[in-house]
Amino acid sequence: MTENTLNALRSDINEIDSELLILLAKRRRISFSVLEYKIANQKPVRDEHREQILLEKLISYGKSLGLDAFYINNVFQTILEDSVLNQQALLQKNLNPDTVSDTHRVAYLGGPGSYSQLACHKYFSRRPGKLVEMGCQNFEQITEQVEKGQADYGLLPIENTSSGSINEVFDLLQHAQVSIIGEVTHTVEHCLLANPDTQLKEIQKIFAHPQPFAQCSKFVQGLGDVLHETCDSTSSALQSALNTPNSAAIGSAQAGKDVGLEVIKTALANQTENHSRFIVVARKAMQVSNQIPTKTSLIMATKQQVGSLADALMVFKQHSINMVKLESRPVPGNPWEEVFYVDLIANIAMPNVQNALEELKDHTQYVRILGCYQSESMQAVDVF
Ligand SMILES: O=C(O)C(=O)C[C@]1(C(=O)O)C=C[C@@H](O)C=C1
Repeated sequence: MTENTLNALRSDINEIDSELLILLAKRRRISFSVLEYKIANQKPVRDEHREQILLEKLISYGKSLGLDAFYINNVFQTILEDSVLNQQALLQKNLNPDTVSDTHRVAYLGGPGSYSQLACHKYFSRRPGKLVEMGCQNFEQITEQVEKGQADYGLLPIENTSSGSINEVFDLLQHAQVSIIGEVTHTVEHCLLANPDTQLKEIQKIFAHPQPFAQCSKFVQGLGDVLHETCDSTSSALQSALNTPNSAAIGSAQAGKDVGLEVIKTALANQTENHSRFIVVARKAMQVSNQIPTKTSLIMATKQQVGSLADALMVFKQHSINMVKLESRPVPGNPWEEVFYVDLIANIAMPNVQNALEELKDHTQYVRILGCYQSESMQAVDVF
């Protein structure tokens, strides 16, 4: 085959890909129109039955075209997730016209190339508007910017599938005058990044934020006596690696490329599935539609009595509320006292949730609602 033929084939592929994009954009516009029907008829945004039928039909048609079922399923699950999350975000925007403006000033940890920036871009890609990014040096600065009204939103990492909960953020939420209004999950792919032409065996020092160090601990320990230096954020780790000979940083491949570092090793995390969940905070709470999956997060201090935690948790069960997270944290200045962070699949506007919260007062010293927000974790329908 000649190079001319190759170029002709590639140009055919380019054309097909552009047509696919035009069709995807058209599909999304139609999906927004379907939302209008759902708003008018008070129907849940997600219709899993419809998704099931759609996927089964597509898999069967795809087979007749020689395309395998897993491939079709993967492609269309991504399309459906995009459709559902975009409809939900638009519904939320319509419901909160005074809170959601067309400019989003967002405070997050680090700067260009940080995982927080990637999560921020993902969250706001479904919320059109002008994005004003405000890189911060620590988590306190993020909540402060929001409290003072200098930022509309703050983005805070709250947990990671490899390294667990981020205690610093839980502790900050005990006192910060902010409300959780959203969440976003980002897949983290840690790579070792170094100046061009650096070999792994030449690395004498690694720069990273404490979280990536924790998530890649097995890889880092395996390097023997290489020095480790913790940094305030992944962006500052990248800058340090850039300016230090025979060093490397842990970060995403894209972040490395943006600053001129090369990937010298991929897949560093202890677990192959490495996802981080971020919360989005704002000064004012948001109203959440009862047509979308919703989480409510709260802090509670139980009474210092036998069984009071068990009694408190029973309240959720009795009101058919699913609890998806429970974390305990010490109270600063009060040794051996604990507060509990709870995530519920619940909308605070629902009467059963209101009743449960009222009843919870009998078993607790105090309860504080941290926020009620759209849940973005979407379980794919199972077609196999
Ligand atoms: O058919 C609908 O009800 C839609 O909202 C469209 C759509 C889709 O994108 O195909 C999106 C969400 C639903 O869960 C099912 C299907």
